[in-house]
Amino acid sequence: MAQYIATPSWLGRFFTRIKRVSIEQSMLVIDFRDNTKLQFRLSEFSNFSVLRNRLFSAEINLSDRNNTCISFLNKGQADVLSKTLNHYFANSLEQKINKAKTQLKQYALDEFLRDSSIEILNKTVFSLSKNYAHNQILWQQHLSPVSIKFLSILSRTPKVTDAVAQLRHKYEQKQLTLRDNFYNNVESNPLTIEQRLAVIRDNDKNLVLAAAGTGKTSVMVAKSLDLIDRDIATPDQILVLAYNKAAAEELKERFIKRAGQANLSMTPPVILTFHALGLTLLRNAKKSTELSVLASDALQLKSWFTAWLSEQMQANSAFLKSFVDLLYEPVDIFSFKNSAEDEHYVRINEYKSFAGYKVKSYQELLISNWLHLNSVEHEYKPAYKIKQRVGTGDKRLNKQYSSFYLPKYNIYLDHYDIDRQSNTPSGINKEHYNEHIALKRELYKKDNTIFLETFHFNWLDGKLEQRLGKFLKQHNVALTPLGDDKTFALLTNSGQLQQEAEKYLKCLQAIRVEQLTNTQIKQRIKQSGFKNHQRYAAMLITIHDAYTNELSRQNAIDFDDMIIHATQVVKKGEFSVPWSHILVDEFQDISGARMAFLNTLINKGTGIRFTAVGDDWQAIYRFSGGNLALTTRFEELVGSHSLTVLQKTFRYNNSISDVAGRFVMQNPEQYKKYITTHVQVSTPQVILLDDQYKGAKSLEVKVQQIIRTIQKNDATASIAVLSRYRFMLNRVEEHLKNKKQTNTLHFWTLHGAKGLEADYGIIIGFEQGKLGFPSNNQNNVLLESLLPVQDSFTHSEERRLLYVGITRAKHKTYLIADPHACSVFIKELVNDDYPIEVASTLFNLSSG
Ligand SMILES: Nc1ncnc2c1ncn2[C@@H]1O[C@H](COP(=O)(O)OP(=O)(O)OP(=O)(O)O)[C@@H](O)[C@H]1O
Repeated sequence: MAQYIATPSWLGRFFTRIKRVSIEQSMLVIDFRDNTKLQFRLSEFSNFSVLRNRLFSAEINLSDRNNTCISFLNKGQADVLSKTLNHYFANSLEQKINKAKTQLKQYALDEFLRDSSIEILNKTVFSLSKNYAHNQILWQQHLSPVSIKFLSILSRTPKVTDAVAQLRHKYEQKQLTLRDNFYNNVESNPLTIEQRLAVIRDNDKNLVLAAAGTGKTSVMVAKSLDLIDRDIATPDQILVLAYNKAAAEELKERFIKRAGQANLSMTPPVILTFHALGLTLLRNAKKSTELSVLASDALQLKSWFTAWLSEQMQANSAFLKSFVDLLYEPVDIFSFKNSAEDEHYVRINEYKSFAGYKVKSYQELLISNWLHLNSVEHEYKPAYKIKQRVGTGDKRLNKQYSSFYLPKYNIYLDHYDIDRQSNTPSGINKEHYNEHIALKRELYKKDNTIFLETFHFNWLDGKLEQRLGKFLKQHNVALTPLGDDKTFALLTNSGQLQQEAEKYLKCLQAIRVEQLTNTQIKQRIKQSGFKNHQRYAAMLITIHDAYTNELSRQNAIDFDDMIIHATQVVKKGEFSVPWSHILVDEFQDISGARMAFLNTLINKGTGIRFTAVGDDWQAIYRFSGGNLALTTRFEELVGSHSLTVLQKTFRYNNSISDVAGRFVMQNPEQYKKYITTHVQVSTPQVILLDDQYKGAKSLEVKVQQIIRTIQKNDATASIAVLSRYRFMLNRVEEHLKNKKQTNTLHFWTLHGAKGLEADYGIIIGFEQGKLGFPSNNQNNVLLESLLPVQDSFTHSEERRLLYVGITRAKHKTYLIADPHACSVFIKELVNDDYPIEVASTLFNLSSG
């Protein structure tokens, strides 16, 4: 039934088609004289209507989308109609404001405002305040003072991002006050403000970025206890993921202890490693959880793989050929940008050919091996036996070496690093090199010596071996292929089979841990720029298939499967995710597969809040899939989040912090952090010593001396000896075996020291070279292409490793290095005036 009818004024009869305007139920209806009508739902109005009185009539301006204006209405009727409309609108607005208040309380005052709630508040709260800001006077006329107060407070912060920040800040301040007592007592020491904020912030995604010793573990424990104590989550709704078993145990122990001390009787949350979580899910879904011996025993894996390789090589000629062809990664010396790269290449590559020669380049290796595989006896770099030298007096001719010499045939082979235009790579002087070529040619010709020249571009064209074959056949050199059996025996006896097996196993591990598909394997290897990348990819795919077939045959899984299969279980909905909160420790070392697992859990769960705790300065596990980019590019790769940085460290003093922090921040890719320390000292506590004793190198004695010095001042202090490689620690440990000791001694590799601490640290092993620190034992390009992408800063991961090492000690860190051959890290510390104590004049002498 129509109510509140307004009709046109007498004037309106001439100027409007409207017959009448009325409110019917929750609609405003305009009837026209031609029997058509317009209808508006009252709830659609976003503002009050405005009545305007004209001379003989009135008009009502509506706030629909088109700002419809109804003119020429009877004044009295229009007044009643407009008031009624506004009464309706005021009522609905008051309802909306009440809903906004409830939602604001629910999503921003009673809990930390989450990114996913902003969308909800945008519709109900922030849009209202925006609307109010545009129509303040009108709204103030019609709405209750309480609502107006609410809206005016809201509208003071017009930008949503500012409003969100303010609401979050308000919530944090409130909790800091309310929970002060709890935060004072939940850990053995009161939590710092940063730690409290890391506990309070409960966004959908949270990143807690810390430095060593800033209390990451304290935060994980306190956060879980806080959630439980505030009834935000029950213990079984909180999942805490630790990096390894030991860390999970430590977390559990700390949780129980802390809960006890804070007088909270509660069971711990679910604290697991990623693998244990995977296993739990697989068991739950009744999937196979039998762990293969290939996963639990590295020796078994190696022996299975070597046996498989041997079988393939013996049964399949093509496979054997491929294996041989791929023994060494192709290197194009023309791709080096400078002579340093060239020198580096020469230094790190030791090419030993089948014939037992240590050859200088990859292409020489190819030639020597080809000769050997064709049973051609050859010498490497023989001095050229010059027939006509006597009497020439030309001294330049004294030192001529050829690449190879075939004694049986008196033939010389020379391989030259030049392109078609006689250009040389960046490390070789073009003029000298070409002069040298010309000279040799002249000499050979004078002597009527048979010689063959091969060039870099022959290799580039894939015609090196063809050229050799053609020439040698022309000169009746017998080419007798060695045969598969002998080739296989050669590989086995030379140890190359074992060596390659290790290389391929590392690649297999990289493929498994990153869950690479065949296409990804091909793509990644292609990016390595290898000439024969397809063949490497094919080899690795064959190996990967063989490995997974073997696991299936055993009806067993490996550690990577625990993650991969569990991800599938969650994806398929075979597990219903019970957690409201997931906390992950050591996030800087998380792999792509683990992140995919987490994302699946988050997506399949309801409203899960995820907290990652990590330190980008301590990312040291790239070789087992650790993908630091997930931390440094968290926003882009993981999602929008709340960031809390823990910058106060409790373990060590400002001296250790200054040295370690400056050292790690040399890499511009690392986050900048401004670390403060609980303990302040005024003298350097990082001390550099040489490894000399009575004029000779004697590392073990030096360590012993330091231990004795520490012991004199602090007889019960714990001391950690740290090294890049275990074998050096073993030597020191052996040396100290029967010496009297009051201190607790630890022997940790730098990788193994993650998360550990001691009163004093002694770092050894700052050598140069393959087993040095930084290690020059770089991954081969093949493995490198399969591992997660890393930043381009030189030695970036090794640099972080030293950061981890220096920050293990509470009081002092000693660095022992060979002053005559010290590593670039020590040179940097000395030459760049780091605030360390250089307790040996030998470094000052040799540092230049
Ligand atoms: N608020 C605090 N006040 C005093 N001591 C604290 C505080 N928070 C943590 N600690 C102490 O600092 C030390 C380091 O804490 P924790 O082991 O949690 O650090 P971490 O960040 O995990 O270190 P790392 O990264 O080196 O493994 C511990 O002995 C811990 O008890």
